[in-house]
Amino acid sequence: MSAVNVFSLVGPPGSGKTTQAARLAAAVGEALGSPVLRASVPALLRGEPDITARLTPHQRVRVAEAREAAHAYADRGELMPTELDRVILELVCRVGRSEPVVLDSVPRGCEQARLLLASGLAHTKLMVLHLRAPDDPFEFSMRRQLARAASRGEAPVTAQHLLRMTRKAHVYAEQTLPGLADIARTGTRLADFDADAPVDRVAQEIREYLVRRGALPPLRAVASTGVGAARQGAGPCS
Ligand SMILES: Nc1ncnc2c1ncn2[C@@H]1O[C@H](COP(=O)(O)OP(=O)(O)O)[C@@H](O)[C@H]1O
Repeated sequence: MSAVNVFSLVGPPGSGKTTQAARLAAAVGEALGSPVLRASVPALLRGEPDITARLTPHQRVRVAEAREAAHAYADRGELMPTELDRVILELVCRVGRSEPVVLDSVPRGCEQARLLLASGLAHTKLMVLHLRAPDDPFEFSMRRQLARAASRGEAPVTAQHLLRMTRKAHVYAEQTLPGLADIARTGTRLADFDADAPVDRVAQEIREYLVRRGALPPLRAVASTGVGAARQGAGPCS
């Protein structure tokens, strides 16, 4: 399979990546009549069976070696070790030859963007779908993360939790956006979607975009709404 079949959702923490990844995996699976692998660094770390089953023995060892440090980074809301992104990208390069893949939060920073571009996926098989904050990405991310904590019964949040949310929101502004700017400059397919639109609308706009770009077959009886394609301002990776 040489057409686009790797879809990566990126955006600020709380922007709806996990929500949309589930929708997109279902839509892609239905449209292409194929099971879809959902992959992310946290899922790799959790040892999700779908992912673990596809790892080589050597990749399992590398994940195990990175696990302790990764948990400490995640607790602080910092980017996890790049080694885990390497494993994910190796996996996707191999699996993506035959199966559709939905990636969650790849790339999250400049180093990850460089790895992604070096992987060879970018010009052939990949589409990056960016859930863009409508206004200030930091404020938007904090609002959404706090709402998510409340919906999980975690309110009031602890100081440590609040610090983690804050760091994650900073990582997006300071590392993810510059990484995306680097990716956009290479001509990789990258589109922005309004993360503040209702969940169904975001899902529909993503699907319509993928149909327009030929990554999915035409939908039946779906109203055309267009895609917000404005790029969020971001400087390059330094
Ligand atoms: N379009 C949306 N509008 C309003 N709330 C949303 C939307 N998408 C997701 N959410 C909610 O925002 C929170 C974060 O969503 P999630 O998918 O976990 O984000 P991410 O994976 O980007 O961190 C969840 O409580 C989710 O239900």
